[in-house]
Amino acid sequence: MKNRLTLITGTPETKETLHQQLEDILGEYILINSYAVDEAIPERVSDELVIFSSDLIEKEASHLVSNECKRMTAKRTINYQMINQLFEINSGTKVLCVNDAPQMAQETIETLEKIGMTHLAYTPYSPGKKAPSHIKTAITPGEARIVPKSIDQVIDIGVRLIDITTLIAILEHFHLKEKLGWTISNRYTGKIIELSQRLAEVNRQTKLLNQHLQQVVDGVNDGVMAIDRHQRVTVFNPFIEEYSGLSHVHAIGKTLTQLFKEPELLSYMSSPQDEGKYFTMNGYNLMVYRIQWKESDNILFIFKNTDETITMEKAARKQLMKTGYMSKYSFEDIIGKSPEILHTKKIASKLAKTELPVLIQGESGTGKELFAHSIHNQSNRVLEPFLAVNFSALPEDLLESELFGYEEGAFTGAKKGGKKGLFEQADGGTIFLDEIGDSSLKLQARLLRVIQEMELRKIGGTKTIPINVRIIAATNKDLLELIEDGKFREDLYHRLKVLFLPIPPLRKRKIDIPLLVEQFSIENNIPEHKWDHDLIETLTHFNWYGNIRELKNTVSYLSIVADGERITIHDLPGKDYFQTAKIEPESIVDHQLNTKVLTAVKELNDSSKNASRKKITDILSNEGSSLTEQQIRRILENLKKSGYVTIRRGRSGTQITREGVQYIQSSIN
Ligand SMILES: Nc1ncnc2c1ncn2[C@@H]1O[C@H](COP(=O)(O)OP(=O)(O)OP(=O)(O)O)[C@@H](O)[C@H]1O
Repeated sequence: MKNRLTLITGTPETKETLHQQLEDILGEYILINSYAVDEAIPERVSDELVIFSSDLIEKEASHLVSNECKRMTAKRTINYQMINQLFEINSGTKVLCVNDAPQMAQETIETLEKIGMTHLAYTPYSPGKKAPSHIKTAITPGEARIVPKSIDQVIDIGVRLIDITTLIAILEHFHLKEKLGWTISNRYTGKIIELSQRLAEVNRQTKLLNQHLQQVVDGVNDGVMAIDRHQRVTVFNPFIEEYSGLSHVHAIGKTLTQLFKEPELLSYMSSPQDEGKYFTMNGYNLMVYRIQWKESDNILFIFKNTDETITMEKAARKQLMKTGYMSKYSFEDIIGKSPEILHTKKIASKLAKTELPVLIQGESGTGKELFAHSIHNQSNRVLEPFLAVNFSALPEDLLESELFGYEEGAFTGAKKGGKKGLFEQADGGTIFLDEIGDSSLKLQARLLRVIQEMELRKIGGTKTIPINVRIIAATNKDLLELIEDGKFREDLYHRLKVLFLPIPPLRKRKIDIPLLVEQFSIENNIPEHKWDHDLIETLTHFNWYGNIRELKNTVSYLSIVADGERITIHDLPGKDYFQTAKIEPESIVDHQLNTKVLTAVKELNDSSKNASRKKITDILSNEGSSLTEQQIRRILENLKKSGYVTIRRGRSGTQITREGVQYIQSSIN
């Protein structure tokens, strides 16, 4: 007669699995009956040996088992074949370990840890307990139905199996150990060896990865430190060793308060921060950043040496300098203490911080290019290229290919392989369009398209290339006048003049002249004592229609020609050397128009009426002349420049001056 054994489990699932396990191993020699407490159990179980699947089940079903039976509570272990899935979970992940009773959940965790599954952070869970909402992965040995709803990923490692010691105890009970023990334990250890090999491989991989990460962290040019959820240091690279004066051997495993004494630094490191903060540590100027990830309790600190950052920026600028595409001046190079120049510099440095186009307007030699460089220098694009193109210096076709580039074979003489245009080369940086008033209408149309679309097509090309360039344009011409004359596109004007920077002429800020002379003397190696006081006075009162460039050239001239002890007014070049006020010779037509407009202004002034452009237009049209209001505006502007009228806003409007009255009288005579 065959030996008999009864297995009693809690759920039918456990019954199925354990029955199958026993059947596979012992079925040939032992008849196995199985019951689940959750299903029906006979009133009296009287097989020779009764195996309970756990202590709990033993307590629950013990009264149903006859006293003559031998009882055994199975020791259970993880089903090794199902364990592979756990290796897929990232190391350090928090997981819920779900089982139907607190003790069972705890037991499962202990078993998992015992077999080496220590890469996960387990929290026990059984029904009736509140599941922590931040844990999104659950592991359960066959109890998936009781996993809480807050879990996103359930890993069922299957019903725990009866372990080898219990199997051997069963064999012993039926005196089968001699016969079967060897085969069974072999089969069993085979599985364990397979698992340990797998674990060893995973450990080896983890070790390699850690080594690699350590090399990466050590190679980073900043101080890197990390702490774990217990606030203990886990990473401490060589740079932070240098800044803090602590060795990593000493630092690893310590808390922040054990390592750092500075209260402000400790308080910064202990609370969530959006921005970095500046600290000095052992003479190092450091910017400290705190980085914390939502899903992890680890916190990373980066310590950046600000002195090195500045050195790196300098190196980057050096590289740019080599390419020649770099801004050479900054606001400090713009000399002057007059309220006019200080105000202009203040406005310009505000404009620098935006990404918008700027139009700089000023007479020739006032320093427009200097301002363009300085704006780029103070912008966020400072480490990117700055390219300047002068529209008065090159012929139209050449300008077009310089600006937009061309494809190979676009025209005869085109370089092999084509050419990148300045817009493309300035990508990420700034392009300075100098003397934009001198650009042709054809070029303006093309420029407008590029500025509007922020993409360009090379000459002879079909592809559009996106560009990211800030535009600064400069002009010494009155673009509005050019628009009226049909020489400049109004739409382009509005695109360029999003921000506007007028530069005052030197004659409007004469107190800057001695300072500029001093600077240019240094540049020309003229010792200060050589300057005659009267000469400085003369230079300061001169009108300098050629502005700073003219003053600079004059100082250079003096440095060469003056060979006496002192430089005096006698060393100055003749009158023809200097630029004069720009009063264009008046044509007969202009003279007639000027006289007409001045007469109308006088008539309105004499009758105490407001001499507005509209009233002047009306008077002239009554006299049969067909001038538009725009044309009258221009004539009035010229008359103002020549000192024949003054123009004020509001009620006083345009007033004829004494010189204006003389002008009318001279034309009558
Ligand atoms: N405030 C200043 N301080 C020192 N140097 C200046 C200043 N303004 C202009 N300069 C010098 O004067 C010269 C002319 O300046 P810049 O070329 O910038 O003038 P610009 O207005 O662009 O002239 P243009 O309209 O003729 O192109 C340059 O050598 C510049 O370095």
